[in-house]
Amino acid sequence: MESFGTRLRRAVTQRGPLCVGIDPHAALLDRWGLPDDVAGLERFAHTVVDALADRVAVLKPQSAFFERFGSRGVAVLESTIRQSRAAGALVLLDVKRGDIGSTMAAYADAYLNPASPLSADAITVSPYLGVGSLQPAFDLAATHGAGVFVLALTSNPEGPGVQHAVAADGRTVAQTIIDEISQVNAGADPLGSVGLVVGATIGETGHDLSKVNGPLLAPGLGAQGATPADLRAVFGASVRNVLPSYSREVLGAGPSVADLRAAAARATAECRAALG
Ligand SMILES: O=C(O)c1cc(=O)[nH]c(=O)n1[C@@H]1O[C@H](COP(=O)(O)O)[C@@H](O)[C@H]1O
Repeated sequence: MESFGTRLRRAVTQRGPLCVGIDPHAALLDRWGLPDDVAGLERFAHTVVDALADRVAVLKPQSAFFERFGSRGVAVLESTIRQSRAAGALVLLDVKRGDIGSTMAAYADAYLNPASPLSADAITVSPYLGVGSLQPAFDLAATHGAGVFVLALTSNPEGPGVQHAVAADGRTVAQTIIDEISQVNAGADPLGSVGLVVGATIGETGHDLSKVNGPLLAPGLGAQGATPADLRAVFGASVRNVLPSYSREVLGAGPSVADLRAAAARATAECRAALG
């Protein structure tokens, strides 16, 4: 079976380096002229899928925006994932899970087991119960050719208070996470299947990403203020493995399918130029 790293590398080569987040904020539903209910949610998510799933490398539905409508919202998330994958996009489900290992195994089963109705190509996870607690997700992902993206240096201003804290051996908390994931991906070719999340907003922090050998998801572009020109300073020589991610900036172009496609094409071109 092909690994997620292999599938992602191919998708980016064929479609360009772009992840578009599907974040149906109430304000966006309103801007699109849609009601803030499950019918509006469904129309919004399926319009994004119709516009982009046949052309961008990765779509990243944010689970919270679907969960807020309860089981019917989760049903829309299921169909959004299914339709996106059917149209050829890889789906990174943004759920930011993290728990003790035995419970993490159940989360992995929910999102990475192809038998689950919420099965995606990859998920986001939080390492703050210890990277080792995520091992059941790494294992199930490897079994099914799926991926896992671990938060390392997040895009929000509150992140550094925890992530830049210095551990007993002198490394920052974030660097210990980066180093542990580098070990998980060691030897993978062309790319490991465990990625890191590193915000495009964080500037030069001195963290060493050179041995990660996995995808580097870069949210924070557009609405949070970062631009593709910031990527080189944040990622240095590791920029080749960066997957830039936009939500509101691209979604704000809707509801016109043509305008969504134009916004995604513009973002892809800008990111491709910035990543060289
Ligand atoms: O894991 C993420 O995707 C993520 C990590 C991070 O550090 N910062 C971050 O903004 N995100 C997510 O990326 C998306 C950013 O949305 P925009 O700011 O609208 O582009 C949201 O869904 C966030 O939850």
